Amino acid sequence: MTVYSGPVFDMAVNQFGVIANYLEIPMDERDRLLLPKRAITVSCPIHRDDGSVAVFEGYRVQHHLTLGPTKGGTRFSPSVDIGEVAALAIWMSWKCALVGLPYGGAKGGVNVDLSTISKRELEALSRRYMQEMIPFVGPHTDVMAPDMGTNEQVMAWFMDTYSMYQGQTVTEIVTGKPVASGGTLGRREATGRGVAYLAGRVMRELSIDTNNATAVVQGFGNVGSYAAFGLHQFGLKVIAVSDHTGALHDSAGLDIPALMRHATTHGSIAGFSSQLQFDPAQILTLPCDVLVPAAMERVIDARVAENLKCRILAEGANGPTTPDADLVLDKRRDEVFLIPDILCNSGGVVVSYFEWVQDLQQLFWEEEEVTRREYHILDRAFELMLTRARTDGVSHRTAAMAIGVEKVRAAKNTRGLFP
Ligand SMILES: NC(=O)C1=CN([C@@H]2O[C@H](COP(=O)(O)OP(=O)(O)OC[C@H]3O[C@@H](n4cnc5c(N)ncnc54)[C@H](O)[C@@H]3O)[C@@H](O)[C@H]2O)C=CC1
Ligand SMILES: O=C(O)CCC(=O)C(=O)O
Repeated sequence: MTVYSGPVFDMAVNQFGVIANYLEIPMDERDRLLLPKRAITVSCPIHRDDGSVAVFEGYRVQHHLTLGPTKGGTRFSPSVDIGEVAALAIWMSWKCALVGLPYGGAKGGVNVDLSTISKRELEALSRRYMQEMIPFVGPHTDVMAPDMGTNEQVMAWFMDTYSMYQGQTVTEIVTGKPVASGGTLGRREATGRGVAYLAGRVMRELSIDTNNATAVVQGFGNVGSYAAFGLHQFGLKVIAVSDHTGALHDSAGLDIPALMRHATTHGSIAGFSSQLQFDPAQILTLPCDVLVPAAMERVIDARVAENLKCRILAEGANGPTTPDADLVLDKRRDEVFLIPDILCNSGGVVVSYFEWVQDLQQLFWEEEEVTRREYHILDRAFELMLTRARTDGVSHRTAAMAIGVEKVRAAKNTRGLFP
């Protein structure tokens, strides 16, 4: 029995089962690897602007602490529950291990619809959530970062709240902070930049000419917008993007820098152009060279997978592809080159690690160094994944996850029975 449930958690369990079977992990070792070490649920009361009190439920799941502190983002969304957060924490563990970071996985979140709260209420909620988490987090215990619905400003409020309770500034308690408050250059861009970099690398492998290539991006927040920008810089035409307000399509290629400016000012792509509007339900199945889902989980099910018309599926989001869809993609391996989420979006946590290291050392790097080191780590993990997939004849997702699971397993087994 476990407190975790829901479709996203089921997905993480299902994926782990595939990996555990492939690695022939004994049954009595599996729960120890899969089930989170700790889960924290907190109530976050705040004063609304009208003087009333509202209580929001918050969570943090720390998957394992075997390799160091736990690490992972904090999500503010109405979808958040303990099962979703647990799944995301488990994926963080395989991701950090795959790219070789000294972390276990964690994730947190608050169940809140951001369209219903003001900026002052958001600050109160962010501060209260961190305040409730203070006994359970720390620079060497669990280090938060942004995820869907949170950003640099929220990280600055988290850091400030934690620091006020410590009586000193503790920048290393969160990553993804503003550069002005101890953040690193290159973190804002890191996830999307990494997605674009890996897609570019695969285009070279497949001899796709970037200047004649097209891309489609679902989600135009932190990950989607910088992925689109990176692909645009490589010379691709980004022919469609979507967000929670709708979709835009232009076969001549959208003006991504202008769209980014618009989204930064207005909070979404809505109002950018009335002529370019498009049905968001069609976006994932548009013909293109690179498809980047960069919004939510489970958007690519078996039916969508059958109908994908991309050459490269670069998973910017966590968990965009269901296990049923993976079975379809397995059969379509020669048509669709999958860059699985735990590799594709790992540039974010890689640069978060750099931010943590810089904060601990109080020694800050140039952006060029941050990006060069990010790409080096992505290249190394990509090669590990590809070699494993080719040697064992398994899918890219299975190869990537197996490398992550093996590393966590080896650390647990060498440390002793139950670290
Ligand atoms: N921020 C980061 O560094 C990292 C984020 N991720 C993952 O990337 C994904 C996106 O995260 P962020 O960009 O940080 O979030 P964000 O909050 O900055 O942006 C989310 C975007 O998704 C859009 N969206 C929401 N519902 C949608 C729908 N039904 N259809 C189309 N678009 C929709 C929103 O409008 C927004 O543009 C999530 O799965 C997150 O877990 C993964 C690694 C790191
Ligand atoms: O930057 C981080 O620490 C974590 C980012 C994240 O939440 C993710 O990779 O899913």
